[in-house]
Amino acid sequence: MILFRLEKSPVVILLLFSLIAVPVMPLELWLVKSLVDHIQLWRPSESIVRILKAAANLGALMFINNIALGVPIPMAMTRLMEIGTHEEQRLLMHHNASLPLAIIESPTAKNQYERAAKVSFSDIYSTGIQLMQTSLLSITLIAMILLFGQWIPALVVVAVASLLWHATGKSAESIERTDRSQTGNRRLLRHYADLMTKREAAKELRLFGLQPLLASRWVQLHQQQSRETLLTASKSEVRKLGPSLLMALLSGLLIALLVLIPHEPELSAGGFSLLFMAFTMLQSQLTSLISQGASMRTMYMRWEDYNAYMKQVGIHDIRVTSSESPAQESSSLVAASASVNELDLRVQQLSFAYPGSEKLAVNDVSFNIPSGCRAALVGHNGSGKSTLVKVLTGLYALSGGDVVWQHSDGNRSPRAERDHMSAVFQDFTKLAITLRENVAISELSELNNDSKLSSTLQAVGSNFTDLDEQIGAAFGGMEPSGGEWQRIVTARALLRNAKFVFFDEPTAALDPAAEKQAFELFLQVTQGRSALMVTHRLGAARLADLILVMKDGVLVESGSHDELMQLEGEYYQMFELQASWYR
Ligand SMILES: Nc1ncnc2c1ncn2[C@@H]1O[C@H](COP(=O)(O)OP(=O)(O)OP(=O)(O)O)[C@@H](O)[C@H]1O
Repeated sequence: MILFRLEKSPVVILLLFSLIAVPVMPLELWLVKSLVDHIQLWRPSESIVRILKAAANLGALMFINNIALGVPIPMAMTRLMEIGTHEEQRLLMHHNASLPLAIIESPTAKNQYERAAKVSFSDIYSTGIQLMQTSLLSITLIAMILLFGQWIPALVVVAVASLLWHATGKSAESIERTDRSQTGNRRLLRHYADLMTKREAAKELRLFGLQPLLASRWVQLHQQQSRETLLTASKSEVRKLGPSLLMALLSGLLIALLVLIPHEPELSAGGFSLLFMAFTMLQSQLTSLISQGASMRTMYMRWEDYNAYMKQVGIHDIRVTSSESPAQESSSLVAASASVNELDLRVQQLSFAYPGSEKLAVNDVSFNIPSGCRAALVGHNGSGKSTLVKVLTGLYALSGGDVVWQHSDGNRSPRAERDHMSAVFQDFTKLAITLRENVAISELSELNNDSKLSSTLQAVGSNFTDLDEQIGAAFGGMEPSGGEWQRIVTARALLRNAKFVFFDEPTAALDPAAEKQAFELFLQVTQGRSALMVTHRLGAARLADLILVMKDGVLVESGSHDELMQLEGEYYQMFELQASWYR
């Protein structure tokens, strides 16, 4: 029990006070009966003390019900809602962080996340408690009614309530099924709304006058959703109509039934009041029971979706395929003259396909990057370069083959430990925090090491000096340009003293002079480390020790610039094409 594990008292208080509240209502009925009987039998010559006593008892019970029980229950529910919401979000975020990137990116997982986020632990618990309380109360009321021999009306009420329970439950399920089927479109609606309201899309939206088009799509989709919801809701209401009408009719009929059915012995006025109130309360309790049951069915469907999402295999549970275990390692793989800090990357027949796609984005790729080698990864758009980097950094689980990180001490692992690598991604994260934090997030132990932070920023050519400057115009800070951002994130990657550095097109937003400088810097700052740099600028790639050429997910060529030029293959053609721009 998740909530109980988090905080016991509100869970116990809600259960305890809800149970205590069960006998209060029947007791109240009994006291009303006794009060009415006393009033009926009272003669002006008698003292009214007995009537006053009965009234006082009733008043005391009402006080207990409203104050003593009325306060702790809502307080406990409020607390449960707070801790429940916090825990739901924490668990979802934690699980999301452990999922392979390829799963998070898939639309199915996005829909599942959306559904999972609808679950409410506190609602499930409090509705369960209410359901239990209402059931117990209804049973007690039925028992009281049976005590007066009124089994026929009791049977009628229960039978009609069962019909309504069934119809309402089915309606709740079909409404929730519609909601579930609309999840993807709801995300799309939000996407349209984001495009129309967020800064990122504002430039093109205004320039190309896209607002009316998006607005009309949003309206159409919204209307379609509303129509579907309305249709399901009306079908549900029609389904409930018969039992609901019967239930409503019963209210009137009950009085007639109570009067008409012969009573043995004769009913007192108090007895009649008790029976009448018991029936009215039973009806209202059964109505609550029905709606609580329907809510419970809705919650159960959300709970199923939540579990389906949480059961997805996290990245730490994925077995990375490995053709050889460390024990079987061939001694030839151990670098003979490797120093303790060295780390070789060996990629063997690596394949990767995005979930739901038959096509391999990376297809049977093999290469080695020995320790200290700075390699460039080149190829046309969509050839699989970024995907390969994401697989090598462990963000995507590979579909086939092997990635082996070979340490100089002979240890091999199918995944480099986080500390061993660093990366600058194409779509790096711009954080609205201080410059200092933006750089130091890769190595938090250096957060207050001003000289190291400043020298790293300087090393990548950044002109920013105020480490405590807030970044991000949206929060009142300064807004670095594209190239300035790239320097910040390059500094971020280099601050970590990693043995292997990945650069996925980090110079794309730099001007030509800055790009040359950045690449020279890249070679300089990665000295003694291994690196893989994705680039479209072949003038930069030629400076690398090794060039890997990708085409349609396949590694088609590899070697030094001179070797590849001599081959006169893919690289040669790309290089000649780029060189012709400058001739
Ligand atoms: N999240 C994704 N889901 C499905 N397919 C994807 C995804 N990301 C990329 N792809 C596909 O995988 C293939 C390789 O894409 P990738 O981004 O790795 O190419 P790239 O060589 O880095 O391209 P570019 O030079 O344009 O950055 C492309 O066909 C692309 O459409």
